[in-house]
Amino acid sequence: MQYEITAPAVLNHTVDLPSSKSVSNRALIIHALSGGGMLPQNLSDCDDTDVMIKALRDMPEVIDIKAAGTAMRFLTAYLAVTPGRHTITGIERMRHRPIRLLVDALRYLGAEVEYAGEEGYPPLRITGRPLDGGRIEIPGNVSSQYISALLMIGPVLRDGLRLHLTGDIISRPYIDMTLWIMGEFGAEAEWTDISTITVAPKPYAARGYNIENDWSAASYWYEMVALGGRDSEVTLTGLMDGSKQGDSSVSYIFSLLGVKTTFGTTEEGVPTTVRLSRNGHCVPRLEYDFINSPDLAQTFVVCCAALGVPFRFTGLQTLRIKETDRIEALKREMGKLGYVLRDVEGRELVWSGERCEPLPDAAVDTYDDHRMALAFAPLAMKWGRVRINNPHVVTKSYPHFWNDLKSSGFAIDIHE
Ligand SMILES: O=C(O)C1=C[C@@H](OP(=O)(O)O)[C@@H](O)[C@H](O)C1
Ligand SMILES: C=C(OP(=O)(O)O)C(=O)O
Repeated sequence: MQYEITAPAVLNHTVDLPSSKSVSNRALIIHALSGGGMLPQNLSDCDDTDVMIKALRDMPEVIDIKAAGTAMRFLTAYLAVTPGRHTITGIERMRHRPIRLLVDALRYLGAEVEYAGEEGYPPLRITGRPLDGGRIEIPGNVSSQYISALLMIGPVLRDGLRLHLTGDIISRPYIDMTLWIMGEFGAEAEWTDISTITVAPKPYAARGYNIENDWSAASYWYEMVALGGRDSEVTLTGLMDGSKQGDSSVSYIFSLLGVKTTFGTTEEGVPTTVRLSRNGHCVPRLEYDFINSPDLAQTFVVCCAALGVPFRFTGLQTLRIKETDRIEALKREMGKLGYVLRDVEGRELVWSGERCEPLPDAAVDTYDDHRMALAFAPLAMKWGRVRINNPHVVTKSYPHFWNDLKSSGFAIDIHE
């Protein structure tokens, strides 16, 4: 299926963003480890959270987490400390997303985890039991999700956990967000030196928890405002100033590309809305390190090229093991649209301003990656129209994205 998206002349709308899947999936694991009570509020309705809710509610013998990296990694640790035998699996791509470092760490703690297919990759067979915990090492440069997974089981380990991270630390704000949410549920977990996190063996306290909306999803609306006319304005709901989500850095980066962020306040004085408008300034060239916010890379690659802003983006080394190889996907699709990107050893993407002949009537392929559809659709604001193949991929994190576009005045023609 293909969507042909036509943009409105002026964008001026209020958008109710989806809830954060990263926060939702952490709150669900911690809620389960705290012994239940009231479910977290404002859970995301996306696929990645849906699989987590169902797994924790039903605990079937075979748990299929589809394409959700967080669910695969967080549930692996959860199942290792929860009595019962389960196989955890996912879609074909998930069978190629590495998990060895997490499995090694759990085995070191005494967990029973076996590979049901290829060594180093899902599916896994896990027999859960109480574990002692103690001190372990894990490289910090592959996926922060392994670290978050281990941290979240820390409070239920008999001796707690001292986690020593070796090498560079990537996606660090996600680790800090894990520690923050654990703290909200009464855990004592903190950095005790530059590369060590200590978690006390103190049980979680059951409590209600309200989940913030998704700053990564906000990035696509920032992009639309950046690419739209001078009068473009969007209000986004459910976002906090001082958010613990690392992707809230989107507001700073877009200030360099002409978008102003104004936080609004509800009657109760709680800041929950963000108004995006044009600030009239745009840098002539952008250099940025995405090591802390890998999920924003696609947004800025597409947006900068469309604005004619040459860029050098570093810290992209984890993009190859996400929903697709995002480095290759970006190079190929941007090439179809007439932009020649170069990668440097799979860690950087550079656009010097070089153009090539665009394919006539090019349609953007999405590679089973929600962020390909989400990041390329805003191009309609610049060109009037854009075509996206397999548009349903957005359900991984933002199921009502196309409806939100329609409510904002976009037209969507469906081609089978
Ligand atoms: O912990 C999380 O919620 C996430 C961590 C990041 O993954 P890596 O740590 O693998 O970079 C990010 O890309 C992913 O979308 C969500
Ligand atoms: C990488 C992502 O998700 P995950 O790793 O949780 O599948 C993402 O949402 O961009």
